[in-house]
Amino acid sequence: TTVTVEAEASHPIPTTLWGFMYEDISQSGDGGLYAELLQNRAFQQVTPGTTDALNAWEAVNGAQIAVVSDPNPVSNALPNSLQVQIPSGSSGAVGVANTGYFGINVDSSSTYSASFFYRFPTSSSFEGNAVVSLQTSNGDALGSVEVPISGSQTDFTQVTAKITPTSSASGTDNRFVVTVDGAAGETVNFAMFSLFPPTFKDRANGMRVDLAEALAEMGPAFWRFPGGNNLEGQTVDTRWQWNNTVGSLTERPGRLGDWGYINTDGLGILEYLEWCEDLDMVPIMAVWAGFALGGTSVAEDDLGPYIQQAIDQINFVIGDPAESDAAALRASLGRTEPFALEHVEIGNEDFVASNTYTYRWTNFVNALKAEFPQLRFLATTNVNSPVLDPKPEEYDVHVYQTPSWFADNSFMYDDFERDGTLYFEGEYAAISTNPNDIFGSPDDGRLVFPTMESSSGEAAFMIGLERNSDIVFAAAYAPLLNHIDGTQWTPNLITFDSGSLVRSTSFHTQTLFGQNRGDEYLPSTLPTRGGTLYWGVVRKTSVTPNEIIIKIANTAGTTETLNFELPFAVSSTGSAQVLTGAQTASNTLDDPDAVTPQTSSITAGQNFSYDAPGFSVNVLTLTVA
Ligand SMILES: O=S(=O)(O)O[C@H]1C[C@H](O)[C@@H](O)[C@@H]1CO
Repeated sequence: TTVTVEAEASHPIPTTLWGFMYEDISQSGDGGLYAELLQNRAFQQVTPGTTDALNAWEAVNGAQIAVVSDPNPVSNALPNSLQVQIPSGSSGAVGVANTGYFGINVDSSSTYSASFFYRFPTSSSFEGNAVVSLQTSNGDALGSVEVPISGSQTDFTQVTAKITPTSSASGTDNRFVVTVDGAAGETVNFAMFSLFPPTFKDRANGMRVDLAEALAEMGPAFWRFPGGNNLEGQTVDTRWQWNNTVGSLTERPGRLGDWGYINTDGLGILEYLEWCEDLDMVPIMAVWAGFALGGTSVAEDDLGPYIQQAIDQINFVIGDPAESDAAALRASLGRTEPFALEHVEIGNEDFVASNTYTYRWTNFVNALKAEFPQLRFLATTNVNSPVLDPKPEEYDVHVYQTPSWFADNSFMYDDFERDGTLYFEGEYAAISTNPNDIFGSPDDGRLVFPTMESSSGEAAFMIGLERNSDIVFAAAYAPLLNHIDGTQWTPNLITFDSGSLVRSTSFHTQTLFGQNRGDEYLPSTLPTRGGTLYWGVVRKTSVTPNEIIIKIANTAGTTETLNFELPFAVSSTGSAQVLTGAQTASNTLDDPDAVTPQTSSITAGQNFSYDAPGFSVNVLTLTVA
């Protein structure tokens, strides 16, 4: 194959091109990126007296425990507490243990920040210590500290403690334990427990370090949040609401998320916005748009309060504290300056409810555009179907398909009319090898981890997005993260357990593109539509001397030779970053580095040839002479 490259750029590459779609799915937030180690820490959204209410909690040494609706709760947002009754005549350490999110990683090089609220429902003369400890599941102490508690305390009060383990655990089957001397025979109510390891950039209420660092490696330019389905709620009342996710953790009621588990909302709108700045990402923020996944659409006449909530949400992000209460709330939480925000998405995947989106879109966008004329709004129905008023400036397009579909549709956007509309490929991934059952089970072709077949297919599609980045301003693989022990969707970019993570072959593909975006697109001989070999050429003008970056995807199993003819001189040698492996090769938690990008020096020059291995993603970097 001969590839002739043109000298003149056709268009700049948008700085926002490669980034992240995030929602709390498969414990990607609670139990994942959000660093809180305790599951069901505040008994949010559970029914007192039920077994479920005690999820992740166990009695220690004979304590009688139950979640109760507390007559004197820690806050209105957190009405439940954990009542611990120590039977009289007990002896030894008696109390409760939390088993974390499928385990707790304990590292002796870390100091852990523990806290909880307690009160004695009946005043007592008890004056003593609670022992706060980290233990293996069979009770070996890893670290502990004593905190004084008093029976005179009948209103909730918070205690905090730092635990520095004296030894690291061999595994993650560990527990967080709070006990008192059994002889006391007391009853104590507990609320709002918390246990944090050190966090990314040491942010309070922050992110798990290893996951945050891995995400940063991909060089993301944007962060779409809070969903995805998890924006929508199964009912109107359980939708994601920005104002329930800000302020003190005791003021956040949590909600039943849309992936079958309770969200603490400890990772809330302000944490997301600070996270965006920590990774130099711009937010692409969704507002709820009047449709709940159970099938309810809010009637047009009833949209007012939800539109106001969206206005407040946006004002929390960019408003003037002197003009808006929501912006004043932001300032009161320490952030006077507005955050950067340009793109606001109206709903999520409203093609499932396009019959009501016609009025929901119109009402939301007309109101929000009037308030925030500088913002651009993303529609989530199928492109131009139905016709929407006002005509969307931007659409969010999603596709989950087979690896070969992605190669076959690398030219999808070449055929889009250039009418000023911009596109966000907000969710894409090769998730199954079975075209007749894309969303089926692993037995039916669904991928559990990405493979070199799926990742090279995605790379072929991404090469098309790059070529069409005059109208495609952003694109994200989805989903981003899954906890191996609490997964609702596969494959994902990063799979993790309580103590480790794996960078998938698609993670490496995203990194190769995200770290080699370039600044302008150089047209070249077009790949064969529906073929198996794809390439794209960009120029990086932000460095001196400039670089020419050539991305190549080979989605077939055989090596392909490409002969490049450049319009100007380049260095006689270049570098090649090559991700390649067998068709079904995957990185897994058991074998996390089975397939990693390898960098080597290549012979280059104005005319050179390069052999792309079978099932490979290649990035060639040449220096302009
Ligand atoms: O069941 S789906 O609608 O396919 O769910 C998909 C689409 C939705 O936006 C996102 O939340 C989810 C997985 O990333």
